[in-house]
Formats: sequence, C-alpha cells, structure tokens
Amino acid sequence: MASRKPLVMGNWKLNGSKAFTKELIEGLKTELAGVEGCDVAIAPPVMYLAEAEAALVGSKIALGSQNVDVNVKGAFTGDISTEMLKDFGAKYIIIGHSERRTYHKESDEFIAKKFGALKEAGLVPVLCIGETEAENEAGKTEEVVSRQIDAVINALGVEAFNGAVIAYEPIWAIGTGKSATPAQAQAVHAFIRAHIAAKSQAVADQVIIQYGGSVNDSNAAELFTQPDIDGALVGGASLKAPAFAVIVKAAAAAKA
Ligand SMILES: O=C(CO)COP(=O)(O)O
Repeated sequence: MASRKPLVMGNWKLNGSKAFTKELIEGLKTELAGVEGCDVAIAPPVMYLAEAEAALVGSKIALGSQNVDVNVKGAFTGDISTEMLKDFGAKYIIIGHSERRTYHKESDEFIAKKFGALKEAGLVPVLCIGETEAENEAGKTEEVVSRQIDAVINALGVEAFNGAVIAYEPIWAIGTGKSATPAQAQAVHAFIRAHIAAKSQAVADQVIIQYGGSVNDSNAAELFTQPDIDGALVGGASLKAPAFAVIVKAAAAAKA
C-alpha cells in the first residue's frame, strides 16, 4: 500500500479581514515552525489571497481557495478563474462544499466540470462529498458518496483522482460540534477508497481522503488513528492558530 502524507487544510469560509489574514498566518508560522510529516494548506476568502500570499513567503504552508468557476476568461460577471488563483500561488482548491451545493444549487455534474478545470490548470481539487442527516438516518450514506464520486469518474475517468484530494464531510457534522466518531468516519473512508479501487487500486491507494466536520484540537488525534483518514478539512478550528496547529501536529504524529 502506498504511504500517504496527511494533509490538514483550513477552510476559513466567510471570515476574516486583511488584518486578520496577516495575524492568523503569522500565528500559524510560529506555531508550525519545524513541524514535518504533514502537508498544511489554508483557504482564506479569495479577497485576501494577496495578503495571504505575501504573509506566507518563506513558509511551507500552501495557499488554497474555497471555490473556483469553470470559465477561464470573458463575460462571466463575478467569476474567479483557475488562472487567477494560480496568479496568487494557490494550489489546493475546494470544490463541491456542501454550503455551495446547498446555497448555490451546485450539481454533481457542475462540480465535476470544476474538477476538470482544476486538473487542466495543474491545480489540486479538494472535492467535498457527504450526506445530510436525513440521508444518514435513511442508510443512504454510501449511495450519496458513490454518486458524488461517480460524477467525476464518469466525466473525467478514475485517473483524475491521481494527485487529487477528497474531503468526506457529513453535513450533520459541519459546524455542529457533533463530529462523526473515528469508527463512523473510517467506515465511510474505507468505502470511498474501495469504491475507487474497484476502478483502479493504484489511484485508490494514493488519493488523500480528509475528514471534515467539527474537527478540533481535542478530537483530531483519535480521528487520525484510523487508517483511511489522511488528514482533515477544518472549518471553525482553523481560525485560531493554536487549535489548528494542534490538529496539524496530531496528523503528523499519527501518520509518522
Ligand atoms: O465545513 C467544514 C470544512 O470545510 C467543517 O467545518 P467545521 O470544522 O466548522 O465543522
């Protein structure tokens, strides 16, 4: 089995300011100095990519974004392109977050298009998938995550997951303080990896599958003991440097 380096990424969502961006990054640089064994990325709002890029100079923390649009240039008012993100040195791009699926009615097919646009641009898609509480209670978790993964496989082929990241974020666990248990998350992560392995074992072995949903400095270490949990996509706890650093260090220690 390929060994996978964990990735812990902060999704700042709609939070921050120019000053906050600089301060939080300075804090992260201090807290994470000398920490090895875990890739780290942050996705501030795109408004603050310039401040973030400048503050990250000399640091191994990678820059990311919370979304991208599918067109590269032209008359698409309000859109942000892959090339613009690259211009700021962004690398890991979140797509298909449940908040965008819900509030912006993004479909599996549209998200697969974004995945393709990122691959074409040489950026790393961080594809968010996950079921609602009702779907979970109806026993539909595997059906939902399969459908969300298959939209990408059908459009682009399983090889598109080479070098890509999947974030399993059960919607009932996001921002609720009610994280999935390590065993619950592991079961779904193993299912996702097996689902991809049915098409290509090699692709499945290398794909990073992060867990997201109320990950914090006290539950992260236990989640990372699970073999198919390769890091985390962190919302609320990524807005505080000490808490986020504890999560990164927990991943580095668990996967060493
Ligand atoms: O949605 C998330 C990350 O993308 C998770 O958010 P919380 O960590 O705030 O639950």
